[in-house]
Amino acid sequence: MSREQIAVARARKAFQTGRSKPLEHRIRQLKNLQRLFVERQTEISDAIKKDLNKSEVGTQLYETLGLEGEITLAIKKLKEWAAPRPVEKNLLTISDTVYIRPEPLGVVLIIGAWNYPWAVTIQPLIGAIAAGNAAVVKPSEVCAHTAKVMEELLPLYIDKELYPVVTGGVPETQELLRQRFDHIFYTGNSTVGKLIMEAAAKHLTPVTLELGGKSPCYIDKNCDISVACRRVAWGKYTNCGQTCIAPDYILCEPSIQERVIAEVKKSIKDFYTENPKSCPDYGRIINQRHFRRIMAMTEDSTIAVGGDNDESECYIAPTVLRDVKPEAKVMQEEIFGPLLPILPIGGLDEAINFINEREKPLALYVFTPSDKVIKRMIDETSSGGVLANDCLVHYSVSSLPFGGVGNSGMGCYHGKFSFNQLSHLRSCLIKKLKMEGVNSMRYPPHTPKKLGWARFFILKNPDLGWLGRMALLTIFAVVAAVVIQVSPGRQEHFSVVVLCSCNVLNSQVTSF
Ligand SMILES: NC(=O)c1ccc[n+]([C@@H]2O[C@H](COP(=O)([O-])OP(=O)(O)OC[C@H]3O[C@@H](n4cnc5c(N)ncnc54)[C@H](O)[C@@H]3O)[C@@H](O)[C@H]2O)c1
Ligand SMILES: CCCCCCCC=O
Repeated sequence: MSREQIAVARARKAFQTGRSKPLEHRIRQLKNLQRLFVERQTEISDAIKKDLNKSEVGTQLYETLGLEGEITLAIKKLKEWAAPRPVEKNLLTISDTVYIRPEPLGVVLIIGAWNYPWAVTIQPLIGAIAAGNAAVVKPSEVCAHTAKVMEELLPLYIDKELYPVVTGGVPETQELLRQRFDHIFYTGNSTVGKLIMEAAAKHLTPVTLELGGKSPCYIDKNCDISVACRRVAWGKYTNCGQTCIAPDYILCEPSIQERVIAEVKKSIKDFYTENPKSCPDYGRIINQRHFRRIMAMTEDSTIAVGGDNDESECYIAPTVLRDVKPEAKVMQEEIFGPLLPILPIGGLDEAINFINEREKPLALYVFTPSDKVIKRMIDETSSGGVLANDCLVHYSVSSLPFGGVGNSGMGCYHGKFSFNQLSHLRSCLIKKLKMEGVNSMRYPPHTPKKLGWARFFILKNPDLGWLGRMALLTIFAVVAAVVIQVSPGRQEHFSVVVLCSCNVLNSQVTSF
């Protein structure tokens, strides 16, 4: 058996013991994971410094703080999330117990990406643990130092059979993908996303695909350009542009292009000094392959700001490109680097058309003081998330589902959405063996009269107030009395009337 097969088989066996399911177990594991981030911050930061030149503060701010927040939330809310969820009933099921029961899926495969290697690998793991699953964790090999630290540290804190770490590159991931999982949670580029989905299809395994793409940013000429550019510069140059939701390019009217360039330039200097290369808050491109890929994108565009680079250090300065054409190299794929192209366009209508002619983005940004412009941008486009007058911060809101749409991904997570995404929401209906007369309307022989009753029970769902319910109840009581007098022995009719009465009394969302 391969190392990958062994890890999956062990995780499956551990899951089958049932020990991942009790809430006390889940909470204990989450608390242990939280302890890891308190006790091992130095090892985590040192490794990320080597991989991406992130500072220790930057690592906490953009990676582990969010994870600690998600763990705290999951611990606090787990009982509520995992509890059976009563649902509204129709007239036919009014006397039944009807609810949704969140259940673990089984063994989840988590494949992480390298750009925020802890955030995008451990955040799904938090959801997997909270939902009561086992999970095989595959960190990105591209962040070699971090993958090693994750492989060393996780088994010291959480159940190593239920949540094993498997390191390795493409062959190891492919070997993992040949195994049977109950869910695959992948973060990375869309090309590999398609391979993941193909492999998952062989076992009919559901997938969450957290992908990327080009996230547009429209700047309205009437907005405070200085503030807008400061926020865009932060969103773009954080982690050297290697952020899935970084504003990929700017769309703005030609009349404000020069001001946008000047203001972004000013923010670059404010954030990273005159010499970003020696600034501890400015990162590096992950490797030389990506360095060359990004630099090649500048070839047919005009550099307005930055452009300095050093391949030996994987350094590319924060860069702005002016008067970029839609056909330019930089516009053909997600940049995932510190280049900020500006595309002059004729205004909001053109911006909306430009966005809609392309793949649905992971994030969409609009900077404007006008509620009308914001509303139009939201109404007339589609994207995983949309932000007005800021960048990136939606990622930190646990009550918002984070994920893409179309080419930018499928499924979503964060907070309760992670729990739901990695749970099976099982439909439960518990009926008593009484009231059989009511069921006669669905049993053969089928008659138009029975159909009439069925139509009433299924289609009528009156939303009455308390007074309305009492009034209707009185009517049903009178009808019941008449029915019993006129046709004694017609149990079918009587049951229908009784059921109607029950429904009238309970016609609100029913309790569990
Ligand atoms: N939506 C999100 O939350 C999110 C977060 C981070 C990154 N991203 C996106 O991820 C992309 C960057 O990541 P990446 O793809 O360069 O990361 P990557 O190269 O680390 O690949 C991601 C994972 O896929 C595996 N992999 C790579 N090639 C494979 C193959 N042929 N078969 C099977 N597995 C394979 C890797 O081992 C790795 O674990 C960007 O597009 C970015 O926007 C999205
Ligand atoms: C506010 C920080 C955003 C971090 C986004 C990380 C996930 C995508 O690359």
